[in-house]
Amino acid sequence: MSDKGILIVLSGPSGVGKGTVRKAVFSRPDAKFEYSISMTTRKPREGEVDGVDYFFKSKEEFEKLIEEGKLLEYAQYVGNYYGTPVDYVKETLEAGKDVFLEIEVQGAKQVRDKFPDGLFIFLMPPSLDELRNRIVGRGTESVDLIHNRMEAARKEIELTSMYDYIVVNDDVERAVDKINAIVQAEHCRSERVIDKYIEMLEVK
Ligand SMILES: Nc1nc2c(ncn2[C@@H]2O[C@H](COP(=O)(O)OP(=O)(O)O)[C@@H](O)[C@H]2O)c(=O)[nH]1
Ligand SMILES: Nc1ncnc2c1ncn2[C@@H]1O[C@H](COP(=O)(O)OP(=O)(O)O)[C@@H](O)[C@H]1O
Repeated sequence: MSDKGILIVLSGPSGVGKGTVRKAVFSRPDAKFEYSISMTTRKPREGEVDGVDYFFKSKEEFEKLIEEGKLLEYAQYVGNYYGTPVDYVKETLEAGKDVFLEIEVQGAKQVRDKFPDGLFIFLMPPSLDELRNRIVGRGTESVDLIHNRMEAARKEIELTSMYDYIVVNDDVERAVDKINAIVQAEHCRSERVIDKYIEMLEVK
């Protein structure tokens, strides 16, 4: 059996429910993944805690992390930087634990290049109308920005071929069930491949 963890990347268009589904994944008592806390230059929202929700950084601090190669990936999103700390991810995978990233699509593309063996899951809205309803319902975006988000989402949905799985986020708990089933199947698959390899060596 492989002793390395699996890198799970959950991505998808803005407003599809990535944050909501990720929180639901980790609120299950049997959640077995380690969540990689991202770095961001966005200001903390009410109730957010540094080192729990994000590591909150200044623009200068973040740019230094980029220069020093401390980020596995990073992207700019609505005027702020977001990025994944590379050391945490590598050390946790080496320790045999699965790491869960919830990131936007530009970042997911960068991770695919560096970790082609990762498990890439695209969260899909049930429809574009429902996506618009969710973005409007969240109430964080102006009318202009909503239009931009919808245009961006349309393009992102066309680029799903780099993902291993597409999960439709119709119902949050159902999406969590599907993600858990995908990860479990991935563990069985890698075990089967390794068992087959050992079998082959033993026959020789
Ligand atoms: N590329 C990248 N995106 C991230 C990272 N952390 C969070 N994000 C994404 O950044 C976007 C904005 O997150 P946030 O400011 O918390 O607002 P939200 O829209 O309420 O989730 C979401 O799409 C997250 O998935 C990261 O480390 N890297
Ligand atoms: N399955 C779902 N059904 C209905 N509403 C949802 C569902 N998943 C998320 N939402 C809602 O959609 C909005 C956007 O979700 P959010 O998690 O902020 O998206 P993202 O992190 O992808 O930008 C939120 O108001 C959230 O409550």
